[in-house]
Amino acid sequence: MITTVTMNTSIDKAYFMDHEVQNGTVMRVSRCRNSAGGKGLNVARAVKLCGEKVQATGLAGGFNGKYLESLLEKDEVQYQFLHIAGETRCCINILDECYGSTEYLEPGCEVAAEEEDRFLQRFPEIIQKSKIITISGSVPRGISKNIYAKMISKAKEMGKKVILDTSGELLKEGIKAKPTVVKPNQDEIELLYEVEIHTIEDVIKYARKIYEQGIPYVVISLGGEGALMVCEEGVFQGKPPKLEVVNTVGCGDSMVGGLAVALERNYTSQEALKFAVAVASANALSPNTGDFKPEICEKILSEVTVKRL
Ligand SMILES: Nc1ncnc2c1ncn2[C@@H]1O[C@H](COP(=O)(O)OP(=O)(O)O)[C@@H](O)[C@H]1O
Ligand SMILES: O=P(O)(O)OC[C@H]1O[C@](O)(COP(=O)(O)O)[C@@H](O)[C@@H]1O
Repeated sequence: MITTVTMNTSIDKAYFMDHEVQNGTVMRVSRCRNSAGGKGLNVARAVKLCGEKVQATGLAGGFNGKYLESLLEKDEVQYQFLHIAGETRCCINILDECYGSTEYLEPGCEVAAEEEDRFLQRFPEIIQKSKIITISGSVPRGISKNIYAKMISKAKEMGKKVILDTSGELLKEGIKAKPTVVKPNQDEIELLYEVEIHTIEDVIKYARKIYEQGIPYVVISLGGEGALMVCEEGVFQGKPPKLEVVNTVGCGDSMVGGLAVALERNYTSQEALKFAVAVASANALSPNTGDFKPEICEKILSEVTVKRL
């Protein structure tokens, strides 16, 4: 089984606009779709669509927390959240023809130190039956910046494999605990090393730096260019075919889902990269996050190329 951790859960609202967005005016939304969000819940849906057993954990609170759980029930994703006093946030993704996708992400509610401690105490029991743990996204206010490092250490001590997908201080601290996989995108490595990245050689250079800190698989996602993997066998790039994308929100999360499934199935590193690129790119063809048509994913999988760099 795969457990996905989402500390900053969210009701994700996708606003589909028929007209071009004009700032400073009243805009009527043509269609709205709510989904259980926060990166780890997109990961959970992608894993489920791949056909593997998954459970979601993290923090949920208030009316939005209850709504979130009801959305997960519709998605048939099992969950075990710690219920907190604060309210689960909302995140808005505005989709229009002119700008594509514009996201407004709320920071999340304040969480008490005692609630963080309670989650960490329950964590070993929650992940007990899982082989793979994914940890994704931001944390709400009040949560310690080394919480992911603590979870990674505990999960590794219990013999689990861990995939970390986060940014900034949480990523920096998390890397110190040596998760099995990290999946930053280009912006996230720029932030981590305070540099600007212009070439694939730059990407390789910084991915290697992370690898040298004891991370067995470093996967850098590169949008339409696919993803780069640095691992013991070398450096590889997985490239998807050219696609008419519909909504790229949740592509990184779907990639984490694909990587988790690949670890669960003991794929080789090149097979894992190919599979993860296919799942992520299939998500770009769906209007929904952490969603794809399995037959489309199969077709993309046959067209993904993996080459050694
Ligand atoms: N325009 C696109 N065309 C095809 N695949 C895409 C596109 N954008 C994203 N993807 C797929 O999703 C993966 C993750 O996307 P990326 O945007 O890098 O992640 P993140 O959401 O973390 O920023 C890519 O490696 C690729 O497989
Ligand atoms: O947990 P974070 O980092 O604040 O991000 C939350 C939001 O990011 C999203 O996963 C989208 O992120 P991506 O576009 O990077 O895949 C939303 O679904 C979600 O609610």
